Amino acid sequence: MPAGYDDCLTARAALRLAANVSLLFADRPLLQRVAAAAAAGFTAVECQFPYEAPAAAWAAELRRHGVRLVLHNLPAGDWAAGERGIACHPDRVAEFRAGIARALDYATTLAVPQLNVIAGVVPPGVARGVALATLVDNLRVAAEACAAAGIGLRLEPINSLDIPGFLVDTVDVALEVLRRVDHPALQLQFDVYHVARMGGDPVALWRRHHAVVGHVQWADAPGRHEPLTGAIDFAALADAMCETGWTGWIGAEYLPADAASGGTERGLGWIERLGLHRAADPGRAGAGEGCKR
Ligand SMILES: O=C(O)C(=O)[C@@H](O)CO
Ligand SMILES: [Mg+2]
Repeated sequence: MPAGYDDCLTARAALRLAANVSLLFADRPLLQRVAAAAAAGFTAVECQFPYEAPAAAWAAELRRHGVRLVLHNLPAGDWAAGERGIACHPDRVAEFRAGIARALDYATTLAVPQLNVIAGVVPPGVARGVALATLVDNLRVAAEACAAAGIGLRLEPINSLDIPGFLVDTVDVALEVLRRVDHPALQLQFDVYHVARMGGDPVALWRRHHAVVGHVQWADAPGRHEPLTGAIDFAALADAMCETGWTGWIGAEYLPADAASGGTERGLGWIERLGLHRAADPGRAGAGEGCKR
């Protein structure tokens, strides 16, 4: 007998969510967002850049609230000044490589299982091929250092509508880089929002490439708000993830539609509407079960 709607919900319940505390709960200082995520029911968080607080302060806060930090980025240049990654910048190689050590210091202290690299915008006057070669060399070094620490490395395509000139703006470009680096520690960060903004079909691309995905993030498109506020079919995507046996993390990385105080909490209803859970509990039944609608 084919599985029905209830079976889909059972399978989806095994998907593991992490709250991205760079975008969620953003009406309070960064470290206090761990408590806010825990109060909202999350047991895992991710953070774009944890570096404004010492790793020891993060460790204390995570321990206090029983929360895991499951991903953060390598340093990516001067974000506040508008930089969006330096990994493809030929004149910033020393800075990128110093950032590997800094990120690994946080990740090892905080038992973070994976780090993400922001490739960057092709700098003016630099040929695209040179930027790509720089990125590949930097990723080889980063992947080797991460592997030695037992940590995974991720490369995230980011749409070039929001960040014009971003080098790795599609899954295809990211896959080309992965092939050239050819290191088992390096996998794709599949951010559903960026995929959709570049015109990709998230469900089709997931089915084609899930085997090389190490981390998922999502927001709806085009507004980058909560799932179920835009055009992406999150139910179909969640079911595709279940069918393909996805057991990794899904970072809820979106701009709450109601950004005013309490906006994050008020907007979390999509989790239950999709049959997901805020607390990550790998013991829940259903992981990897087939689900045909
Ligand atoms: O923008 C995203 O998407 C991210 O995941 C960030 O970490 C980088 O901007
Ligand atoms: Mg992302």
